Amino acid sequence: MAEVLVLAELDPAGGGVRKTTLEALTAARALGEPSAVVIAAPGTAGGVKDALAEYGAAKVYVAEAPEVDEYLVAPKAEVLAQLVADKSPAAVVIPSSPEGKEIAARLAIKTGSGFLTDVTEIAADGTAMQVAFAGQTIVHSKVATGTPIYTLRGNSVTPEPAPAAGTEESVAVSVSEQAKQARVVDRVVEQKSSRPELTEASIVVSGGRGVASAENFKIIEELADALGGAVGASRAAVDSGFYPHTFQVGQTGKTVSPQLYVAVGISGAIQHRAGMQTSKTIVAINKDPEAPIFELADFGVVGDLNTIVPQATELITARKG
Ligand SMILES: Cc1cc2nc3c(=O)[nH]c(=O)nc-3n(C[C@H](O)[C@H](O)[C@H](O)COP(=O)(O)OP(=O)(O)OC[C@H]3O[C@@H](n4cnc5c(N)ncnc54)[C@H](O)[C@@H]3O)c2cc1C
Repeated sequence: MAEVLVLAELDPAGGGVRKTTLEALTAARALGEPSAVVIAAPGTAGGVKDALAEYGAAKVYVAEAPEVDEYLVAPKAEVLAQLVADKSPAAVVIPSSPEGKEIAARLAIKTGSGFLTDVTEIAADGTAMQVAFAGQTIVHSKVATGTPIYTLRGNSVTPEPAPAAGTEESVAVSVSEQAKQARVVDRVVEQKSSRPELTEASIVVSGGRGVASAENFKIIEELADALGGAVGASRAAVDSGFYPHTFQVGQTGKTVSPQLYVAVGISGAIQHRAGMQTSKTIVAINKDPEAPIFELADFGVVGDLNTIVPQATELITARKG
């Protein structure tokens, strides 16, 4: 069976393999037999190998060296390019994070290959699906040159276990001086709330301008906590100072695709839809029955969010109890 390389994305805070990697391993199985690639500081692979094998990695290539951790992405792209040259895989699948996309772009140049970013589906014949123009257009494309390289958008594939051997193979790392031009001088781990990461959460509750104030965003947080979800915000809410920009969902914010998206006091502008319309189930709470978000919603509640949201939180909490 054709070998497909999957670059493992690891939690920088030491939390192991990110869910995006498990999604990439699952998607890669459509193309052939996945081999995970761990490019990290010495001593990293031991802690993540089992999770990679559980999600289908027949092999785990381990490229551990201080240089790949001490510099920005260039050394990782070099190591991956060496591996592509050695193994001639059928394809390379990389999670679509900012780092993943930069590695993919560098890899495409080094290997003279075509690459497709932010794909949401990969078919067995290599055709990939992308969502373009704020969700108005679905594009199907196929790489025609070199080794197809894909970056997979988070949450577009449900990770499914498929236990495989996970046979470890060491890769000799040699990094050129040219790749060592941007050194990492410090790493600060972001303070995390107990809520799941927005782009990985299976439930997201987002508030818009209708929430009316930063203080009132606590009702959005309480509903998210009752559901075990993450909090998001529209750009109008962010621009009004109700919630930090890192939580903005939409064209100029984050793209989410959870199982459940609850839009509270959000009108449903096209730029907001661009970041959430692939959510599996969409619930909208809005006092305006004509709000465009209702065109997209699977379930809608027309009314004042200040009444509905606390009631929903109370009922959900009571049912859980
Ligand atoms: C280039 C560009 C990029 C953009 N990128 C983004 C982006 O990434 N993300 C994004 O979200 N937007 C983005 N926008 C902005 C976008 O066009 C909208 O302006 C924005 O999404 C509106 O946010 P909103 O729905 O919260 O506010 P509004 O459009 O003002 O809607 C507020 C809604 O709340 C409802 N409401 C008010 N009070 C209550 C109440 N008490 N109870 C229930 N409902 C109530 C109203 O009926 C209304 O529907 C972008 C715009 C541009 C031009």
